[in-house]
Amino acid sequence: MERGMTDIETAETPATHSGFVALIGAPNAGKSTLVNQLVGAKVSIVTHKVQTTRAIVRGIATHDNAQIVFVDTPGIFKPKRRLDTAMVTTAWGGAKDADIVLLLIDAERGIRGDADAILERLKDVRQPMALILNKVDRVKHETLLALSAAANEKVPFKRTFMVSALTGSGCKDLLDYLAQALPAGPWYYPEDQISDLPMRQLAAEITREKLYLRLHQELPYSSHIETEKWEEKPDGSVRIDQTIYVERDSQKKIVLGHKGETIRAIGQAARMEIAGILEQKVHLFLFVKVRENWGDDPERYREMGLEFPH
Ligand SMILES: Nc1nc2c(ncn2[C@@H]2O[C@H](COP(=O)(O)OP(=O)(O)OP(=O)(O)O)[C@@H](O)[C@H]2O)c(=O)[nH]1
Repeated sequence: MERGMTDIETAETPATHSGFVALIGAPNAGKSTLVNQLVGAKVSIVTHKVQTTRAIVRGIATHDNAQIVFVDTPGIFKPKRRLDTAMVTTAWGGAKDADIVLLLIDAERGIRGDADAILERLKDVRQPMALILNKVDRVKHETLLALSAAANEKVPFKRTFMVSALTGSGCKDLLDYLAQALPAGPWYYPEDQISDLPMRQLAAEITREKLYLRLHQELPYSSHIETEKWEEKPDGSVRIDQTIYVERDSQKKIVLGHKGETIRAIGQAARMEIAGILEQKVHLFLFVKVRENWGDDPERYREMGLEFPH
C-alpha cells in the first residue's frame, strides 16, 4: 500500500543539529585560523601577534545536517591589566554557554605556561570537551602522541583531533564529529550566513589587523578602532569612516607616520580587504584621535562585547 508523500517526507527527513562550540586556547594557538578554515571564509582576524582577538566572534559552518556556531574566544593568558582581565573573563564566559568546548593546543609549543593553566581550569568545565592539537604540519607524529597522552591524563576529553588549521588537514574529521555531537534542533541562523558579526565591526577588525601588522613594535595594544559611518552610495560603492583611538599624542604621530604615509598604507590595505569581502567598491576614510585612558572607560568595553572588570 502506498503511503502519503507527506508521511514519507517526514519520516525520511534527517533531524537537524545545531549548537555553539567554544574554542579555548592560549594566545597564538591558532583559534582564529581554525575558525576561518572550518567556516571557509575570513571571519576572525588573524595575525602573527598574540591577543588580537578581543571580542567574541562567531563563525558559522554548515556540515551534513548541522549548523555549527563557533565562538572564537580571546586567547586565555595570565591577566596583567584591566583590559586583559576583561578578555580572559569573556573567554571563559564563552565556554560556559557553549554546547561543546574545544581546547586548542599549539603542538609545536606543547603544554606549558598558559596551556597548562588552561588544562587545570578545564577540570571544572561540565560540557563535552575535545582536544585539538594544532599545527601538525610542523610536528613529528611521536611528539603528537605524547602530547595527546599527557593532556588526556589531566582532562577527560571525549575525542582528540590532530589538525593543521593552516592546511586544513584533519579538519573534516573534526567537522564530522561536531555535526553529530551537537544537540538535535533547528538552526539558529539562515543557511547562507557565515557570521553574525556586524559588518561595521568586521571592517574595524580588519583595519585593526592592518594597524598591528604595520606597527606592532611601536603601538602595543593601546589602540581601538570604531566604524563611525557606513554610507551606501547610489553608484554601488560604500563610504566607510573609521576612527583610530590612541591614548597619547605621541602614538597619534606614529599612526600618521611621516607625511601621513603610515595611515595611508594601513588604509589602503584595509580598504582592499574590506572591498574583497563586500564585493563592492569601498572608500575608506581613517581618522586618528587621542582619547586618554580609554582602557579605563566601561563604555569602550561594552562596545567590544567585554565585561568591565570592577
Ligand atoms: N604552521 C602552522 N601555523 C599555524 C597553524 N594555525 C595557525 N597558525 C599560525 O599561528 C599564528 C596564530 O594564529 P591565530 O589564528 O591568530 O591564533 P589565535 O589563537 O586566534 O590568537 P589570539 O587571537 O592571539 O588568541 C598565525 O601566524 C597563524 O598563521 C597551523 O596549523 N600550522
